[in-house]
Amino acid sequence: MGCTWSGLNALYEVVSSGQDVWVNDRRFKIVRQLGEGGFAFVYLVREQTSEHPNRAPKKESFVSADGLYALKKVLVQSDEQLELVKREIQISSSFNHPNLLPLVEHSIIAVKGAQEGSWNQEAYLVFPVHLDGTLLDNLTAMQTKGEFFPTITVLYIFKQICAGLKHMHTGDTPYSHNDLKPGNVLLVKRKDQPPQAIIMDFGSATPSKKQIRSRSQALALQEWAATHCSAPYRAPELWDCPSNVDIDGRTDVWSLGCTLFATMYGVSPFEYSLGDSGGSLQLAAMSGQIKWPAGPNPPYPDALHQFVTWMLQPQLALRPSVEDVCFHVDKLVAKFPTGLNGLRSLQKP
Ligand SMILES: Nc1ncnc2c1ncn2[C@@H]1O[C@H](COP(=O)(O)OP(=O)(O)OP(=O)(O)O)[C@@H](O)[C@H]1O
Repeated sequence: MGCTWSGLNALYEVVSSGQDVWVNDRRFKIVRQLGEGGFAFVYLVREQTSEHPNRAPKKESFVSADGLYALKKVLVQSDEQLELVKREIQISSSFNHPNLLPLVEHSIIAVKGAQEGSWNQEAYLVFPVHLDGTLLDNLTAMQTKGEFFPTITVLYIFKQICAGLKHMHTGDTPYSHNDLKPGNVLLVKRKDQPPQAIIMDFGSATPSKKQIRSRSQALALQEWAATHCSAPYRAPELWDCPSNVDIDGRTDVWSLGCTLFATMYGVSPFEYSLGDSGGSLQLAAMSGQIKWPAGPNPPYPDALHQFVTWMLQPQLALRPSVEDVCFHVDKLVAKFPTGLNGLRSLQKP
């Protein structure tokens, strides 16, 4: 934060025409759009350092070697949206972990609204950019070629997602991500190593612990989950919340189980079970029944299927914590061969 007022108006115009964006005292040139969400646009940008060639980077701040970053522009049209983006900023600024996407810079500015004399706000969030796509992008591309990750690669990717989530769940203030899914995990390809997995999009994250003590609190949580937690990855207690329950980070463990299934088979287990039947995702999730793809290809071991089933325990109280899951994934990683073939990321198992 800290732009001048006249600079801010100019900023809105320039972003719209796809050129330069100031975020505080840093100038970024938009290269192209990378993605789009409910109320956000994400752009690939290059920092223009000519104004501050010798400016020292903020302490501990990420500095891109090639000057490229991802700039997320969030449209803020209500007080609720303002609170949400402030929380996204606060939560993503609080992490320093290789499997969580750090926030590099941010500002929230006022812009002229569509109606005469009206004002809106926009938030600009700058992150390191990773151009190898999300886990979902990679799975989709592989599926079209009939390819699957080898077992050990599935486990290495999953181990990193668990490590990032454990960091969130066990900090001074434990946070839940609440929207963990393959579309919110960036993959960074590395030579002769499994890809690095980085969890992003903390726009739905909240403190993990929630005490629900009445029907109205339960309904409010369900309503919130309906807009913030993607349905195929949403835990049963967020579909049908009891009136007296302590919610914690294990709602994310449900999404972890779905994400492990998807890393093997390309979709969430409940999308897979329903197929084209048009059935209810809520009922499928609440039953906890999983159908496994038949046939020898891809031949994932039963141990991975059992691992998924363990995480997809419909009763929250019986579901493992992320620490339990990390412990188990380490045991599985030790069990499977780690030769070069196993470490290549994009190949048939
Ligand atoms: N740091 C990044 N590097 C590369 N691509 C990114 C980065 N951040 C976001 N993207 C791209 O932009 C898309 C949208 O980003 P993000 O999920 O943060 O926005 P969102 O509005 O919260 O989306 P959604 O409504 O789907 O949750 C991502 O799916 C991804 O393709």
